Amino acid sequence: MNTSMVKSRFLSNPEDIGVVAVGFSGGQGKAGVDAGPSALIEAGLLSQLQNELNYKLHGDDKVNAYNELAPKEDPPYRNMKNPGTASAVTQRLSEQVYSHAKEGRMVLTLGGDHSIAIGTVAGTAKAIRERLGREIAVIWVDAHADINTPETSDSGNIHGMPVAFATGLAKEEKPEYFGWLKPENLLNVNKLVYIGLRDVDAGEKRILRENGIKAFSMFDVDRYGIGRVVEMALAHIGNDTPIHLSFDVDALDPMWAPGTGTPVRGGLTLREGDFICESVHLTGNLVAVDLVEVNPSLAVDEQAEAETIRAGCSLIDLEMAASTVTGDSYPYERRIVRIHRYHWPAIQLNVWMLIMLAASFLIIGVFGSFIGIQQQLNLNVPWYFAYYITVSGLTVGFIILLLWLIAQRRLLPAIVIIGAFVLFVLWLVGLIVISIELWGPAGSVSVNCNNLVWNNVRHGNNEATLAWLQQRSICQQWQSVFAFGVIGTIFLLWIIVMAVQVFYDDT
Ligand SMILES: NC(=[NH2+])NCCC[C@H](N)C(=O)O
Repeated sequence: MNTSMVKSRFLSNPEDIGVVAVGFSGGQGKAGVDAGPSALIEAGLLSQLQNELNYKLHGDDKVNAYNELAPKEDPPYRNMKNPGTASAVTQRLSEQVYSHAKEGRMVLTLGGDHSIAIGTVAGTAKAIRERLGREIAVIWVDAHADINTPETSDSGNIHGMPVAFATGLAKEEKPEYFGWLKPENLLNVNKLVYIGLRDVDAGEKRILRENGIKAFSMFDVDRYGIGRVVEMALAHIGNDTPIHLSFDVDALDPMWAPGTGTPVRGGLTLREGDFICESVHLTGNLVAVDLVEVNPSLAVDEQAEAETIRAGCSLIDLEMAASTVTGDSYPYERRIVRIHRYHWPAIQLNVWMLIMLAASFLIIGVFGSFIGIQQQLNLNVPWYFAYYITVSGLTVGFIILLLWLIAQRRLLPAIVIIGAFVLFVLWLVGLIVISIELWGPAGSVSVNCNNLVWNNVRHGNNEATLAWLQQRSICQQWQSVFAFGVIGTIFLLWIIVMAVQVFYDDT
């Protein structure tokens, strides 16, 4: 039993971690990031997981160099540097990650530059789709958005492009240049959220905006505090989604992690980075973690190098077991459920509202005029005229309420089900009453109509014909009230069914 007190929702073997160590640096120009995994392992990262946190580790204990995968010649393609090597390595990596994730264990990938996330996300996405029939979400913690397409990238470095390939925003047919990515490998852009951004290229900003991608920059961390930012990020993803966390160590301020290829000042404190990892761990939804861009050789001295490695180890430890002493599971859950989004079929909902409005107003109009006629004839007004007018008025009020809720983005199926059920009962009573009036022994409007109108047709320019025409119109109005009474009752049943479907649909 590992020491984490959090119950995992999506791992069938939560005691197990599949480890993949990726000594790859071809996604960018600086040597040394391929030595990241061995530095982390030598610092005791894996033995800590095994001995202190009691996880069972799987996978190779040596670092993969993938040298055998590099093509002899690897000229730039579509502006990408080392495209053939990066494609072959990430493809192989995706298979490794997939084979662990398919077993229902957590996958921990140590990089390597961030281009390797093309492989890790592809592997997790495919395995979770197959194993659970779900889409994964990715929390990308990074100073950079890494969402350049080959065409928008200034540097041509693939470590600035992994998100574009992982989401399918960058496409390529050729299998030797990432064409091996299939729909089952891809991440839905709606399930992507960034934390820590502070160095985003102009082309990337456009891509983020055009695709409505959720991003929390350092500005947001300052404005809201890390607690609220993580809360909002998790709420965006939703509580029922497996999470893949891709952590670029350059998200941390260079003060804490100087040993990285593209440091940007003004980053997360180590404590804020740790907090992200702990919070994600406490959701119980974590299925995979990448830790990338640890480049020991770029630290100015040994102390800076040790600092970076220690930061990396701290992040992973807290990812696998949060430091909370009480073991309280994540307190955000309740809020996340409240923010759950329902997907109503827009056309059906609009048709429903239009027809219900038509039915209600028709009944109000007809019975309103019947009341006028009764009064004119000095006859007393039967109660059910007023009853049906009231019920129709309530229905119009209900539809106005729905429109208001839609504008507020708060149209909850429960409200619709309860309201529609009450109205359904009222409409059904009205329908039964007018059916009795139409055909019942006491009222029998239909007998009168047959005798006075349908079997007694009058012609000619005289008062009797005028009276007959008036009679006929009353009979026709009765018929239309009955028809719309039936339609209204059936439509109320329909919207209850629709609301139940919306409630259970969680795509
Ligand atoms: N994973 C990283 N460190 N990425 C840095 C990317 C920098 C820059 N946006 C580029 O496209 O080249």
